Amino acid sequence: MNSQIQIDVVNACLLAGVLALSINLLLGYTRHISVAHAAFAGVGSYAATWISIHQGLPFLTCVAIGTGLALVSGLLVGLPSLGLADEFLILLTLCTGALFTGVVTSAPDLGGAYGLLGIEQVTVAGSTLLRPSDWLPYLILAFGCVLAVCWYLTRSPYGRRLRAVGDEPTAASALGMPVQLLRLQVFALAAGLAGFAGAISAYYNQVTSPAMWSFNQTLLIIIMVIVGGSGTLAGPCLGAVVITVLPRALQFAGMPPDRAGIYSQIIFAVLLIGMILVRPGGLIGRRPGSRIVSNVFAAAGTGSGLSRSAPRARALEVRAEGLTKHFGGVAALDGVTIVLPRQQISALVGPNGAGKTTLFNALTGFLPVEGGRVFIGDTDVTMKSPAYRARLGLVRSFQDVRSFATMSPLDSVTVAVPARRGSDLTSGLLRPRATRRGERSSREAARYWLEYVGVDADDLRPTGDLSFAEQKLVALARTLASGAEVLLLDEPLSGVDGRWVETIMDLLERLREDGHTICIVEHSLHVVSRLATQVFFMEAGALTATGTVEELLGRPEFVDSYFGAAS
Ligand SMILES: Nc1ncnc2c1ncn2[C@@H]1O[C@H](COP(=O)(O)OP(=O)(O)OP(=O)(O)O)[C@@H](O)[C@H]1O
Repeated sequence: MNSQIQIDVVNACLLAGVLALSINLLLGYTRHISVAHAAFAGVGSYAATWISIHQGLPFLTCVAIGTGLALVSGLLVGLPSLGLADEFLILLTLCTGALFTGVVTSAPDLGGAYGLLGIEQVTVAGSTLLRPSDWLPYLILAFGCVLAVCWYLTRSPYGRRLRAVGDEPTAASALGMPVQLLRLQVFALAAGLAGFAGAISAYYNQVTSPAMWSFNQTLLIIIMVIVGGSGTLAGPCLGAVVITVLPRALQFAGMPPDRAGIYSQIIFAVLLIGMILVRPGGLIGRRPGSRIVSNVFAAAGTGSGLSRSAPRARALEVRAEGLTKHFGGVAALDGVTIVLPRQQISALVGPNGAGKTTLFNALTGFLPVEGGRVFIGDTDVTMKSPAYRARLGLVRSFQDVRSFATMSPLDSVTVAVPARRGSDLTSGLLRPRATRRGERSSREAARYWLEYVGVDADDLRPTGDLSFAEQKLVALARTLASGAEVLLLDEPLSGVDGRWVETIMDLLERLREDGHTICIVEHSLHVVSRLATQVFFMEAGALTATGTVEELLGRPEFVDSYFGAAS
């Protein structure tokens, strides 16, 4: 076989690798999907080609403009997609891809279905890049640059936040992370990197056409990531090689190109279904029980967290006035007014459907209310997001724990430490020393809180592999690491096996002694009477009684009505 043909295959793998790495930022990290990825590459490709032909600008300028336009397109599509459910995001990006194909096929200036030819040849140091072997070092360089960007993004404190958003967006938001902003940044960045690959590909192939950037191409890029293993760097690269080489290998084996194309499609489909069923993590994906490598800035951040002194929480007041919320005809909150007793443990109890979780959701901003106001200290936060309220010190936990399942306990807690230098998109690159310092103190804080709750900070298993009780403790540690002063804990003991119950109750008492304000939703009379100094009874969306445990336990009708069998 001609060596130029072999090198051409290598070059195609490198370009496909860039596309796979870029969409992997979405699929593997923030875990949202775009089926317009090839269209973003097409924007870069068409833009670079058109500018080169009509303006005669040099190669690097055209590539930069193509990349920039793809990035802006990503922003434009990403903005309206914020907060959309996955199925609508798929529909939106599907329409974006169809729109792109429609526009480039119908615009007379863009060459119709045949595409655009005539882009200038690239000349480097006086010699023109004509053969695949001429291109090889530059494509390796381009691939290396994108790999370095993705490596930095995914191994930095910023990348850890992306992983948290991908694992559990609601929990990330409850801890104060700007989930939608992070998603938008990554969506635009992935589109920009795709545009970069598209622009270079136009120069390399000397053509760009609608077929090169169709929905089928997006599907192939997604298959590369799923087959190789999303959420890793090696996985998408391996997937790119497999998917690029296979159809060419069939041709080299003597199969006519049209039949090789059809057989490849069948093989890809079988491969995709097989991987999803048998090895959903991909060829190089994380296996259950595997240990996690921490991020690149973490080396300087080891050591005991216990060198810190126990932080004393402020006596932050949280109060709500006249909260109302209806679901259809059901009044889930019916004019609830409540002041959480400061630096005490209070309990919210009541029968199923009384409105306890709804009240937690309303206080923390996960549910917009129809009436009433919520205050943290003197600040009216009624219209503020959960992340904003978390940054003021009000954080909730969830009944179903919502772990950052793919991250180690230490990373799960470190990511919750309020943003320090290096946790935004660029500062890890521009200010690596400050990032390392920020990382060191974040990790010390995380170690402190893990030791506080009694979880081994050096356990490198993914949090999702820990026992349920340990996951609850890690969730508590991350809540504390976020700087929470007021903790709303939704059934902190539910699902926890007996031997952990006392441990968690001791821990909650210790937190109260350290000045935290805690409100728990709890069904167990034993737990409430041991922990709570004040009990709020809820029924049908209203607070019907408030008092100390002793006062209310002295009234048998409450014991019967609210604790019933649970007691
Ligand atoms: N998203 C929703 N859509 C429709 N109805 C809802 C929704 N969330 C809560 N409700 C209804 O609002 C009422 C209060 O529910 P909520 O979950 O707050 O009660 P709860 O006291 O926390 O119950 P439990 O102890 O079972 O968790 C119930 O009637 C419930 O069915």
